[in-house]
Amino acid sequence: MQSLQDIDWNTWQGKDPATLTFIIKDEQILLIRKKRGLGAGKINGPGGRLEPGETMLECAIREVQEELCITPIDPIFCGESLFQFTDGYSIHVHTYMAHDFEGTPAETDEAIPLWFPLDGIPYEEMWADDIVWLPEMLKGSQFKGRYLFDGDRMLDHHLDIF
Ligand SMILES: Nc1[nH]c(=O)nc2c1ncn2[C@H]1C[C@H](O)[C@@H](COP(=O)(O)OP(=O)(O)OP(=O)(O)O)O1
Repeated sequence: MQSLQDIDWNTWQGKDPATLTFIIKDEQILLIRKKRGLGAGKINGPGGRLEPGETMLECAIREVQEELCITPIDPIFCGESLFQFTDGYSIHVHTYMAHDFEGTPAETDEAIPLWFPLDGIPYEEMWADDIVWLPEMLKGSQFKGRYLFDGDRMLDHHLDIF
């Protein structure tokens, strides 16, 4: 498996459905330093895997509550990212954006909250795909991306924007 063409995307299903949620307020974006799980040590949005019986939106809200002790208000769906790893793992991430929240962001066992200016997003400390799609999301585009990873090295990618 070396490129996206080695994968049958018509039948592809991610092993884990998951969410990512970005809160954007006053020209700043709320990110986390992830303390454990997939991507530990990296900076990312808060998020995680879908639990049985919940909708994607419920997952998006719950993960922000669990990781940062705040509740995002009216998250809207922005796009999806399909990640295939060469070891066979795969994850289908549904991304949301909110412009407000209730509570005060706090560090938890899972994450440290970090605010960045929108023109100072630390892509070098994030997953390699983020610089592909996050700028499109910030411009207001909906997106669907496909990515092939070997560990945390991105081997191939393709992004459609709408
Ligand atoms: N290439 C990638 N780019 C990206 O931006 N986010 C990614 C990514 N690969 C995975 N993620 C994110 C999506 C999702 O929010 C998170 C999934 O991993 P997690 O370990 O955080 O899941 P959980 O919070 O359910 O963890 P556990 O409780 O340990 O199962 O990682």
